[in-house]
Amino acid sequence: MIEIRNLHKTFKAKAGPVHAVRGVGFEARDGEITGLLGPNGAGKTTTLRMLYTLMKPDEGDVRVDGLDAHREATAVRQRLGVLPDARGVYKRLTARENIAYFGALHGLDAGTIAARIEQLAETLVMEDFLDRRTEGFSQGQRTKTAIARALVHDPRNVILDEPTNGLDVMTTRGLRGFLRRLRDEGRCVIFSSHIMQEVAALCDRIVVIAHGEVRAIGTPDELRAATGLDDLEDVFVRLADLDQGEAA
Ligand SMILES: Nc1ncnc2c1ncn2[C@@H]1O[C@H](COP(=O)(O)OP(=O)(O)OP(=O)(O)O)[C@@H](O)[C@H]1O
Repeated sequence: MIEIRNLHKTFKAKAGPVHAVRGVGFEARDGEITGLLGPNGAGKTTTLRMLYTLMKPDEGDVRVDGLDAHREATAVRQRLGVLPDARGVYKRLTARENIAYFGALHGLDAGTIAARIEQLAETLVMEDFLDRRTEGFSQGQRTKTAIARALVHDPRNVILDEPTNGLDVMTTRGLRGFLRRLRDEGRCVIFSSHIMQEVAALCDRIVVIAHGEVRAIGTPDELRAATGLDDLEDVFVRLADLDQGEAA
């Protein structure tokens, strides 16, 4: 369970301050997939970075399973599996070694790590490239490696920044099935996307974010009812104040 309240983050830039996140708050429940949906530059990645303790908010707080993300950062990190926007796999290591290294950092023993890798590699269909160095990996292979690495310690809460970016149709379908399974196991799953159809296909609840603010929270049907629009892309365009051309 992840609760975030009144998060603010402003970056200093030469041209003036950028108010990336302005009072974002929502709750992501266990046993649900929560989608953070917003156009480019809306503040999704910045929100997620604060959520997984990489960045300190200027204001507001984050609680993970009731623990304060700032004061109890180590305990919170143990409860989180994170796919960051920069996948950052080590290119001199094989996929297996990348995953095992994170398992060791989490304090798992060798037997547990080996068993988890077998399980994750099967679920994510990684057997063909598991023992290759990641240098030269396709985007999908790198993403799968980073997802497996994020999940090696069997976290209760899973945060994925644009997980399907650059993945082909079959890999995306596989990943959706995988995220549903995590949800059905009672985990809290949050992922971000700028594609309404993507979020609608998978999420129990959608948090629409634009210009650093939450514009609406609800199921796809609730968002349709709130806007009086049928087409989900139109719903997104309306809620995020987009011109038609920016929606894709
Ligand atoms: N380190 C930083 N320094 C300055 N500005 C930043 C920094 N990180 C983010 N921003 C700005 O904050 C705003 C929100 O960025 P963020 O990456 O959170 O958006 P996003 O919703 O994830 O977008 P996208 O879908 O394009 O990835 C943008 O205007 C971005 O340029």
